[in-house]
Amino acid sequence: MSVLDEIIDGVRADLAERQARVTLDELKERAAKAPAAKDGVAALRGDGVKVICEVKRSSPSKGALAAIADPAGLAADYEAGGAAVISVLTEQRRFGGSLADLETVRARVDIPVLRKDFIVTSYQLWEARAYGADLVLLIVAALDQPALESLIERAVSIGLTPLVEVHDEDEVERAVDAGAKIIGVNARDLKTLEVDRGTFERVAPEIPDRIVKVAESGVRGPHDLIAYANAGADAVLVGESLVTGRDPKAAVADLVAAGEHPALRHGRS
Ligand SMILES: O=P(O)(O)OC[C@@H](O)[C@@H](O)c1c[nH]c2ccccc12
Repeated sequence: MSVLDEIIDGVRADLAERQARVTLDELKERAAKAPAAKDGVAALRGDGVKVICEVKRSSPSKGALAAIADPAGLAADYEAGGAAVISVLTEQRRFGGSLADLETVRARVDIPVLRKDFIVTSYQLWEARAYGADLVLLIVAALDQPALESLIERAVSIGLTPLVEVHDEDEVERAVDAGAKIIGVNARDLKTLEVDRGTFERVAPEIPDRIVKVAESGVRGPHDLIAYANAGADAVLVGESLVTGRDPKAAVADLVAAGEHPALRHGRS
């Protein structure tokens, strides 16, 4: 069994427990009262390389990264540093996240918020919207094609923008066929947890120009952002280096400044 399969088993068990407590109708009522969803595609387009900053306490590969007693305060620092989007891990067992983290972050920042989890049913999309998310991660490797297509369609109908995650060329084709408008290339293989920073450069040429391209994982600082940008990234998604650093706001500002440098070959504006 791969790491991804193990994570999803845990996600399904936790999900069953929440579904027994909160009905879909209750979630839908809560979603109806949530502030209108912000446009995730617009937030990631435009001049310069956009920076998506992640609230992440731990990971299956590294274990505990940071306690993050105040996730909303961290998100506010990210926003003040110039982040375009905040990513909030809500998976509990391996990443130490929760829907409460999503809710508190949403209440603090004005920029779009991404629910980062292992989404396998539309119930989780309703949860995302009910707790204030604007974008949701959908991982191609975790879904068969009919499930991927229906979750993208459902997410859009709820007002959510899907960020569709791939790791190789075949998954790009599946994401494009399913109607993705934003594709994230994860440098980390979720089946083995290994990071290969060359993944984006290899896979990105298969992504059509009209689709927003996000390079995920392994960004240690401006140098890695510049490499991803030169390979065609419109945005980067950064977690570990921000939560383990001393000054997240300054670290984000450095990334944003690097991404705005005029010498950067940046595909789209
Ligand atoms: O901490 P890093 O190496 O900066 O990576 C962030 C993000 O890309 C990573 O957390 C991630 C990418 N895809 C995921 C899917 C599920 C959980 C986590 C992830």
